[in-house]
Amino acid sequence: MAQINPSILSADFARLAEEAKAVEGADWLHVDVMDNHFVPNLTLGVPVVESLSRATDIPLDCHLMIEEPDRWAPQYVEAGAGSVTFHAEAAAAPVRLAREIRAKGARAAMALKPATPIEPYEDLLPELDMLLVMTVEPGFGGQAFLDIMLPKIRRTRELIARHGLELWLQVDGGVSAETIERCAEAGADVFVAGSAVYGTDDPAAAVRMLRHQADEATAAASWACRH
Ligand SMILES: O=C(CO)[C@H](O)[C@H](O)COP(=O)(O)O
Ligand SMILES: [Co+2]
Repeated sequence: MAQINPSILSADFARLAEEAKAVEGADWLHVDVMDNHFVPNLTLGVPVVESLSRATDIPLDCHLMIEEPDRWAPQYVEAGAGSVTFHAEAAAAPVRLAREIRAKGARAAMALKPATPIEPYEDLLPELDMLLVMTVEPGFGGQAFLDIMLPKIRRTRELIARHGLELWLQVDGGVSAETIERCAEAGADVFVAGSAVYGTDDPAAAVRMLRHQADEATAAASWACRH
């Protein structure tokens, strides 16, 4: 079944515990950590993740858009994150970092900005639990989905299948009722949605609707039949 991870970037930061409750039934809560260096925006850090992990039963999927993830990512695991994603463009030693995240008890994931190809990282895939293909330029919520990323999603799914891996393939940025089916058909199975969930009157219903759409599209997709 498709996993839907609402992004709290589009939530009210003064009411994060309530905003987490508003998406009960979501698979993970996506937490965008930005440092105003790797991306031109600033959000939250370790103490907020620590408090949020105590305030909700939904596991936290921390997307680190920061420099020096080798230094910071382990602290997010200690703060209670169930999954920690570092960017390929920022990590100094991605294999060592992925192993450290896993050794500390979280799922290890790596993200690719739109201009970063997947091919140079093929050998790294067995070290990861999830690969994130960004479908907008990281930094801000509410941007338009980049259709041009669909071939990269397809190629990544092919590589995962070729290596016989159980790796999850996440998409993040502009995922909505209009775009989620295209992502699922291309091979994504974990979907981050910020504005398409928190920008509605009923965020929990939006999660259910997006999951239904993704499941239908996956069932019709050739990559899932071969899986
Ligand atoms: O990582 C991100 C931005 O860098 C966010 O997770 C993403 O943009 C979610 O917001 P939306 O669904 O509104 O695009
Ligand atoms: Co994100």
